[in-house]
Amino acid sequence: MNLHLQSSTGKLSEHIKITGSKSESNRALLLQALYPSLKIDNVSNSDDSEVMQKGLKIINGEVDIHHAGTAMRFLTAFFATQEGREVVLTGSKRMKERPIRILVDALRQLGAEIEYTENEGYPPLKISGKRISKNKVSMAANVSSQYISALLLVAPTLDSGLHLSLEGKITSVPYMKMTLALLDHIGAETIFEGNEITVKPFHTELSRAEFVVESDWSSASYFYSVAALSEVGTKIKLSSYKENSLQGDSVLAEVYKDFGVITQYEGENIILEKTEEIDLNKVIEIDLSDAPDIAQTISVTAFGLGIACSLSGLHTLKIKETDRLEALKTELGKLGASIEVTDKELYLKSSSSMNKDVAIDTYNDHRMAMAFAPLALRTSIIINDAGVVSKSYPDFWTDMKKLAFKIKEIEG
Ligand SMILES: O=C(O)C1=C[C@@H](OP(=O)(O)O)[C@@H](O)[C@H](O)C1
Ligand SMILES: C=C(OP(=O)(O)O)C(=O)O
Repeated sequence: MNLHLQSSTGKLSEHIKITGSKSESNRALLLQALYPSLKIDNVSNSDDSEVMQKGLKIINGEVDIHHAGTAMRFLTAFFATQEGREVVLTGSKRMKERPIRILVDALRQLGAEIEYTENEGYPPLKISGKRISKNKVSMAANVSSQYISALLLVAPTLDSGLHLSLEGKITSVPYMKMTLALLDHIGAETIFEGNEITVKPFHTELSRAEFVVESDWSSASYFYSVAALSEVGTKIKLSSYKENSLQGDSVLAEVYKDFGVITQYEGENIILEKTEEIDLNKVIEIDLSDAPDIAQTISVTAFGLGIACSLSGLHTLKIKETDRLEALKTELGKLGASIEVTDKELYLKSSSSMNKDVAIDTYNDHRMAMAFAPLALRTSIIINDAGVVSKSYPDFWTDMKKLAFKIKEIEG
């Protein structure tokens, strides 16, 4: 499905209820499989959470997690530590290019039985679940925090818990802290000091048996972008959010002040308001190593406003749903941007024009589709293969229509 997008003259003001965080959901779902008394509210309706739910139920056979990175990494640790279960864990063509050796090596150090069925270091994996009694492991922390979270999530169920030594600078830290916070929520004891994490064995009743998933902050980013590209005075209300979020992408509230958007917290809602025009000579400079998923949104917002940006800490972007640095360079380039990327940075020059009716390719990456959509406020644009949004936010196009975007399906 390819979509042609234009802005209409309608009022933007709307209340949008965004589905639960896929990161919180996939952690809570895994914990629920380990501790069945856990009740979860506001689970994400994303494809990634759906494949996670289905995968957790499989006892023996093939588990296909499609494009879901968290499901791939979390289920690897789950099945490896489930005595008696034997599965082949596989995914999409892209998933077979996303590295997993660091996690597999760590699990093998603990005594797990995992084999590569195609290419060494990459999915698919043949996993024969084992009871694990070793508890010391060291692992590189600078490639993906999902490997760390995967080990931490199963750690309280292991015979002797886990002592994990992290090597190198930890990347995507808030995601790791989210995992520790969820363990803490159910009552499992964890200690995080320096580069060492200890998780104590936890085989008793949960201290809190209900977890309410906050709505997804990464999904909120597209509405921050819509607000930033709109007229002063525009307001958008989103729910359900809280000021003390477990999600690192809640840093958006700070980041978008630079784009003239302020955030007010009102009960369970956040209200985004464009309060001022921004200085077009400004350069947005941010290190996104703690919030990699908002890199696409921020660079497209900056381009839409015509201002320069310099983003660093992007070393994880090359192994996500697509090589996001190359994808941004190609697609912003088609619109007329002057952009350069390295393997961990992105530099965008200020500009004063943008090409019209450009068809944006999305590379099986939900965030490419959603990050470029708000540009329709500045020029008419086509989003190819727009259905990719369902990976994290199936209702995205319906919600964009509520915001008075004119969206029509076109032949592709
Ligand atoms: O643990 C998680 O839920 C996630 C961690 C991050 O990945 P990396 O740690 O690989 O950067 C993030 O990009 C991804 O969307 C979700
Ligand atoms: C990187 C992402 O997801 P995952 O790694 O879980 O596929 C994402 O949602 O932006």
